[in-house]
Amino acid sequence: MTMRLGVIGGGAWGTALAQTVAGEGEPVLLWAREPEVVEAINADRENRLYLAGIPLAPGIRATTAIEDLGQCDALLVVTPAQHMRTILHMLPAGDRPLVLCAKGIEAGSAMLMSEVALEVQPAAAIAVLSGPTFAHEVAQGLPTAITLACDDEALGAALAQRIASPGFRPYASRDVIGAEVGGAVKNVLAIACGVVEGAGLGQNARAALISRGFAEMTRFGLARGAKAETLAGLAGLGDLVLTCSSTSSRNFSLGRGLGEGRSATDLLADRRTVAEGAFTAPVLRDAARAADVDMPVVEAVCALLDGSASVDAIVEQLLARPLRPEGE
Ligand SMILES: NC(=O)c1ccc[n+]([C@@H]2O[C@H](COP(=O)([O-])OP(=O)(O)OC[C@H]3O[C@@H](n4cnc5c(N)ncnc54)[C@H](O)[C@@H]3O)[C@@H](O)[C@H]2O)c1
Ligand SMILES: O=P(O)(O)OC[C@H](O)CO
Repeated sequence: MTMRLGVIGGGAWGTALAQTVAGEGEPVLLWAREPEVVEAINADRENRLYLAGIPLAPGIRATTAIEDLGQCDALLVVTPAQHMRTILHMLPAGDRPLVLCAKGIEAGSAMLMSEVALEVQPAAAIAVLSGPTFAHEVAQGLPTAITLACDDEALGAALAQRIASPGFRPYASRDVIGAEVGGAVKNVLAIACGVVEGAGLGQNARAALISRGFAEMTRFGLARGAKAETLAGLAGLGDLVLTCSSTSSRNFSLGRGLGEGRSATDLLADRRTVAEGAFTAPVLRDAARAADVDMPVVEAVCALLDGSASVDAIVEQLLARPLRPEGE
């Protein structure tokens, strides 16, 4: 029997994932917070609030009743990272596998999403889905590849089989931590690349930031127990390249605004969609400092977000750092 999937979170990514796993007619249950999202999906086959203009598959049914997810065999958890703990507390306890799809580190605890999930739902098997995936492209069936990390190889293979489709290709990994670190850190680096664009610093600077940012991601990931090959794969470098080069990225767009001289407070006010990097940046900086991991680009993003330094001062500081071998 086909694995029945539920999706928690009716934002752009939850809706796009529901669309891809619904395929040609599989039933998928999508839980959303907003009654207007649920109503629009069920009545008009469209999520006008978060994924407007994309007709949704008939197999998707939306609900505001989280207990309805009890009918599902596995759940894709797609709420923003800072709300993940609260939502997981709302789920009935059980051993249903949870596939974590948010990209971020929890403020306060500095926990990755798998660590939060294990604390709140200790009986559940955990997998992580992460990679270069703009929701609107996935929802339209455009070709996409992604990392699906799960420590339990058999479960990972079953999940990969269930979510794969001709346009959506999961690559199996057992490195849950690596997949999570890649997704969380790239959002902060995408803000930095947006700043480069907004301030007109040029394409050389952007390429340098991607490359040196990747070195930061790798140092931090290795310190947290990630594997280097995961960070060099879809969930790390792959997603870094996507998010650092397109205004379709909310994180890149936020950075572009900062680079144009606008304040983070203004840019984040009244924003309906989530730019995860803004919330992950300070907790990532603190975690890196505590682990004695050098992350100058992440430090710079934090200074721009909290308004403690100007773009000019940041650029000057980064370029004045002592010369060093590239591999360090
Ligand atoms: N959009 C993408 O292309 C994409 C792709 C891959 C991963 N992601 C990740 O997926 C996660 C969800 O992003 P998204 O793009 O679906 O979100 P979104 O920006 O489209 O929508 C915001 C979401 O946040 C939810 N939300 C707002 N306040 C909340 C609260 N107090 N409690 C619980 N939920 C609340 C909303 O209900 C909505 O589901 C993020 O971690 C993001 O990094 C997004
Ligand atoms: O729009 P962003 O910056 O949240 O990026 C979306 C996805 O994470 C890209 O893989």
